[in-house]
Amino acid sequence: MKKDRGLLFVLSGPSGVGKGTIMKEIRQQETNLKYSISMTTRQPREGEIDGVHYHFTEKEKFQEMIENNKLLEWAEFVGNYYGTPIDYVTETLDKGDDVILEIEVQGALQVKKNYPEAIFIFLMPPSLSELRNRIVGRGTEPEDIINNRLSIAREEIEMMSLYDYVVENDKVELACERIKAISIAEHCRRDRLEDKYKQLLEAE
Ligand SMILES: Nc1ncnc2c1ncn2[C@@H]1O[C@H](COP(=O)(O)OP(=O)(O)OP(=O)(O)O)[C@@H](O)[C@H]1O
Ligand SMILES: Nc1nc2c(ncn2[C@@H]2O[C@H](COP(=O)(O)O)[C@@H](O)[C@H]2O)c(=O)[nH]1
Repeated sequence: MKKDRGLLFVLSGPSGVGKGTIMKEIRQQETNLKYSISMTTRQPREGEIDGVHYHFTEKEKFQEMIENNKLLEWAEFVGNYYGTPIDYVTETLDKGDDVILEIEVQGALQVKKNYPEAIFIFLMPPSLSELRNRIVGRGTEPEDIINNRLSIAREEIEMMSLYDYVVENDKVELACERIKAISIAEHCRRDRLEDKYKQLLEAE
């Protein structure tokens, strides 16, 4: 039997909340969520691998992708460009697999406009002071960039009500379980088995 089209999940949240950490954990587990690897013009951080964490690219190539409509969404964030290659997403959904995007809020709003059936999840830290501790503790950005990211974080948090779900990242394992539970619940909703059971009852 032909598989239904996969579901598209969008995970956003302020810089430093733990999106990457959660996605790393989920990618190591057996789930039906395929991770869409973004393109970015940002320089790789120590330990980041091209084609695993991001497709690192030059600005010219990124512009070309925009002009050729090869990005599902894109945004400029603190001086760098980030975008979702469209081909991987559509091919994977067409095969019947689910896709998860880990993107910031401007990009999520573009997806909401162009693909409203996507499921939007906003990841929240337990507090703003904990958010600061996490982004400072990561030690990957200088102070001015951290402050810039934290001021954008406040604006992003104000957009939380546009999302279908708000998930707290208090503990990594718990946040992963919540996201996986959302995926299961959304499949139950999409599959709506009432019709199948109605037919079974009528046949008895
Ligand atoms: N539940 C948690 N408890 C404590 N620390 C956490 C938790 N989740 C993530 N962290 C830590 O917070 C820091 C930021 O996490 P991470 O890089 O995953 O955030 P992010 O949301 O992907 O950030 P960005 O959007 O800037 O890429 C990391 O040092 C990570 O180890
Ligand atoms: N709109 C998009 N945002 C993206 C994409 N890939 C990642 N991101 C988000 O950018 C910020 C900064 O990321 P960082 O790796 O430099 O810390 C963060 O919120 C990411 O989620 C994308 O394809 N489109």
